[in-house]
Amino acid sequence: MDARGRTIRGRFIHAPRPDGIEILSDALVAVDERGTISAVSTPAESGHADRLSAARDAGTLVELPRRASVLPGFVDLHIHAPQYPQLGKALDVPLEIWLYRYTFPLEARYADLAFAERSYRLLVGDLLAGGTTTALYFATLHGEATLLLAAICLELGQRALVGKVAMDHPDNCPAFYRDADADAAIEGTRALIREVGRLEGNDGLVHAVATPRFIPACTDALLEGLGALVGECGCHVQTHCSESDWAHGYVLARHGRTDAEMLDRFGLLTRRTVLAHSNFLTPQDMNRVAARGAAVAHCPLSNAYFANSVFPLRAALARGVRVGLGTDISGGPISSMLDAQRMAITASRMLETGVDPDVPAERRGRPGSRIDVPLAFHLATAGGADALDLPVGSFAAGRQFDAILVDPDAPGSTLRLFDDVDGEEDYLEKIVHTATRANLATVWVAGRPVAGAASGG
Ligand SMILES: O=c1[nH]c(=O)c2nc[nH]c2[nH]1
Repeated sequence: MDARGRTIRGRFIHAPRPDGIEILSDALVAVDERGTISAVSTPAESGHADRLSAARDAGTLVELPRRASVLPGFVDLHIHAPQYPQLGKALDVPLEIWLYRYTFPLEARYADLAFAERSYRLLVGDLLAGGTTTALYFATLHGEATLLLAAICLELGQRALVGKVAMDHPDNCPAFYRDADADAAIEGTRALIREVGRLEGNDGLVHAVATPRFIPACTDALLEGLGALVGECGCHVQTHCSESDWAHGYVLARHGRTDAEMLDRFGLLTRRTVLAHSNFLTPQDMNRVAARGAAVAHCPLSNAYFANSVFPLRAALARGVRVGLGTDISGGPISSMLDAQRMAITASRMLETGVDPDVPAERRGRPGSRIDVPLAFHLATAGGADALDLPVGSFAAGRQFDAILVDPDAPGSTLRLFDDVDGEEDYLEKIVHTATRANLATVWVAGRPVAGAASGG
């Protein structure tokens, strides 16, 4: 069902703030012809009954099934599009070996546009079906294939920020997969920004992002040049930051300073920066990141394989760092943002209690670390939207209607609601823990149905 020009009546669940969810029962959400929400109301509000009859009289009212709920679409704040073909495998070695052994050879194959087209088309379709309505993508160092990814997102209707990976350091990038030099990487980034802006029909759905892979893969000249470009054009920036013992230690050894300090010196730590992982941020780093207004993409599943630690999410939030969630495929072997939420909750519980039974309970964990479903859901929706300053992630007038219809009665459902056991207040917890793609009946971006059994997608 196309939501543009319609008023939708049903249950809407969102978490505009980190401290809890709002359930808008029997609500009306009106969507204009451009996919922007024009009004939201619940039965207790004045004018609601009039709006209901007006929509009914105009024939624009859509009534959703009683047991269904509408959620904001998910924002994947860190994902490597070219790594999709190795999703679910090659997770047996540390980060620095994984890059050389598996990942750089795979990413190098995107010089072949036919390969890129097949892989990217499959990925974007699968992500939309999984409810990811916005994605912040690392692509590869190839300009043409990266532009193709942007075009595919536009065609299939996914809101996206897409980066040509910049990496030129001869010590940490193989000869077969690195930019020729700093100038080539900077010019490639500049060209992508220009070309994405010129894609036919792109009225702001897809953007280009400056994407220095991480400090170890970049020369100082490249980082300086990208910082200057970002200062000039104000585009978004994404990079990996203090991810693992090795990556964090490498930057300290090369510069005598942390990743966050160095990114700041290079002009790469701005309100439009997203730092993936960031597990080893110091308290001073967190203050610096918060002061610059940069955000962290927390990738709990991938951290279990490559980060040697759990990201101290509560500590970062307490210091005012903006945080969203990422799948980090294929470092994280699952592309679903439902799984990212589950893993964020699980990892936080393990950080809180600690994991080694040989250590006494009182010294085993980090008290006060746990997060719950509402906070994980906030991070996956409004938190990610806020990190990108995009008008999505919750239901309010002026925001884009990027949304997911969750149907517990869909064929193949794994979400079991018991009317005589569950109240409305239980629905979100059950959805986050037990729903699968089968339950995502329709996925909308800017009101356009882009996936889901009920959308014909
Ligand atoms: O999880 C990760 N995936 C990557 O592709 C990568 N590159 C640098 N650091 C990285 N970490």
